[in-house]
Amino acid sequence: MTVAASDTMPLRALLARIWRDYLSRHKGSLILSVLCAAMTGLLTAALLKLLEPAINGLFLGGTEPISLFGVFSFPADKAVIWIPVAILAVAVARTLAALGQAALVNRLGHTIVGDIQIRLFGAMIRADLARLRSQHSGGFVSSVLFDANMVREAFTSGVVNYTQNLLTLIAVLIYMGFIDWQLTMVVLLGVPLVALVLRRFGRKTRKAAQGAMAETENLSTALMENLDGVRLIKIENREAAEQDRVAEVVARRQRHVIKGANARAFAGPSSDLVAYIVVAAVMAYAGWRAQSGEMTVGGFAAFIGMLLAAGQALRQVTNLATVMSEGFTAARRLFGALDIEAEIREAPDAAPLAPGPVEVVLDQVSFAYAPGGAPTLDAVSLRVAPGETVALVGPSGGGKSTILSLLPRFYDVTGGAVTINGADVRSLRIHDLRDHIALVTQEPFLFDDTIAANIAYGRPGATQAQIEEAARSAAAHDFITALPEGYDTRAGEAGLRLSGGQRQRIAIARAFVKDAPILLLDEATSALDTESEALVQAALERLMEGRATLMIAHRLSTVRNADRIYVIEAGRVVEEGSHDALVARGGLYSRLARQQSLDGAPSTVETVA
Ligand SMILES: Nc1ncnc2c1ncn2[C@@H]1O[C@H](COP(=O)(O)OP(=O)(O)OP(=O)(O)O)[C@@H](O)[C@H]1O
Repeated sequence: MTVAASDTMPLRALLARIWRDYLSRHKGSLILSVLCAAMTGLLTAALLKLLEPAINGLFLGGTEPISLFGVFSFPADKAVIWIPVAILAVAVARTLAALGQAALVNRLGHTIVGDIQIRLFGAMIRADLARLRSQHSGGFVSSVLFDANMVREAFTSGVVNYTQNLLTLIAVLIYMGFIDWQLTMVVLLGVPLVALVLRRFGRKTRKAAQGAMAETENLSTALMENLDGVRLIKIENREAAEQDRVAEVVARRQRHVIKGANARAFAGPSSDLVAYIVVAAVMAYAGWRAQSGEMTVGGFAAFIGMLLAAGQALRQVTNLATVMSEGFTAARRLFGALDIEAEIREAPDAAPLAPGPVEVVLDQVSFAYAPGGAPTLDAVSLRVAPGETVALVGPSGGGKSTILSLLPRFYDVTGGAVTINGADVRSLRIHDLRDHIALVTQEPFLFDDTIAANIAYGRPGATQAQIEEAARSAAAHDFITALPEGYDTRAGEAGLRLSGGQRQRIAIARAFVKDAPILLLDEATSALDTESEALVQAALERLMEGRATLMIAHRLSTVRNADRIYVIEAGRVVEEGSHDALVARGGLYSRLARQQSLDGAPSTVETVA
């Protein structure tokens, strides 16, 4: 399996990718919201800058004309009118910019979360079966629900607020420089201190975020596992034990979350401390300078006002740095999940597979689940012609289900080839290949949707008449029409509970609607009682007509009519032939048949598995 390098992706590459994959498509909104943020930042500073002419003009009674921002001036006796008007105008403009920013960022952020969630789900559903099987679905769920939101926080509101506060900080520093550059130099001495605070909390947050994400994944895994296994938990009286187990995960997650929240919460006050150290230094220096008359009262008041605003902006920037740091961690994790390439891929020059009957051949097929591991299948050869029914029997763990999963390329062979009408399945279009195969398993899966939709699943657009015809052929029509809402009754997880036989017949109806030339039956009747089995068996026999059928069955009664039976043991074909020929041969099959009293002789209790 290809391991993604995203875990160690450098920040610059990470930002470039976030820009390319998500933000660049919303360039317009993003630029507009950054502009709004910049406006808000600049206007915040401008409001404070107004303090200088306000105090000097209103309280110190000067006679010189008063200039606002060097662009607008008025006589000193009009200050009482123009200064409040100017404050109001700047405040209204600032509010509008802030509102625009919030609205744009919210829309942008949630659109991006949606994008990420859809891509993640797409990557998950297309991933190799091997990978999906090796990982609990809880991990995917927590990624889709939580990581995506952390990325949003960082890259939309984070980026925009960061810009706003950083610009406020810069604008305020520039204005301060205009008021008194020497004093501003004193302020800038605080910069290394700030950098230190940012770094320290950034590192802490990153660690806490990584831990919290891993534990969120464990929590969703534990929750899903408990729901899946609820019957076992109840029968074994393990509710309290499971609660304790979940409590442990919750406690572990809490520790990380608290560490992260603390880092975030402590970052603010720490930067406040830095700001007050600077204020103290400024006071000392400004006091000394004011005594020598080099600074006006208005200038000093504006300077201090700006310094406090700078402290506030700094606090925000420090806070946001931790949010960004969480976002980067989440983004690395997300890209890690998105970047794992599927190994089962379509060849660039894949050939189409024309509709119609097909012959399936396994030619000297070998297969191992783990690369380089012990082979599960070893030189298996078999063939199924159109209209033929071929059965796979043999002891548990022999490799029968593995053989079935090689046909639709759930896994690829490690040696030999699976061919359809002479073409290697790896050279065919995957869509066409799977379109040619219907699969009915022991425990059919039903979606939380109507029965009609469940039947039409493999053939979207099937008409109601086709659905009903399929249900009739599957001996399902009568029980479906007897349900309160007939074909519109919901089945599946949160829907109506159907019996095993009923579910099985819906799955068979699904296969009828699909009308594929290859039929794979994986112990399709073994979970049923004798009465349901008879109904399902009859339906299956109708389904098998004219198709190339490969079936696995433990009950040999269901395979006696097969055209050919392959006995699979320890990954090899050990016997091959018709039921009668194999019974006569006196090998493994005949022993299995004897156990199940199918050879006419009295039953024995021999174990073969
Ligand atoms: N996803 C998997 N990853 C690793 N090993 C697997 C996987 N699935 C099956 N195996 C192993 O491959 C071997 C063959 O399993 P398979 O399910 O094909 O046997 P089977 O003949 O169908 O068994 P049964 O009759 O019990 O269903 C077993 O040893 C099993 O442990």
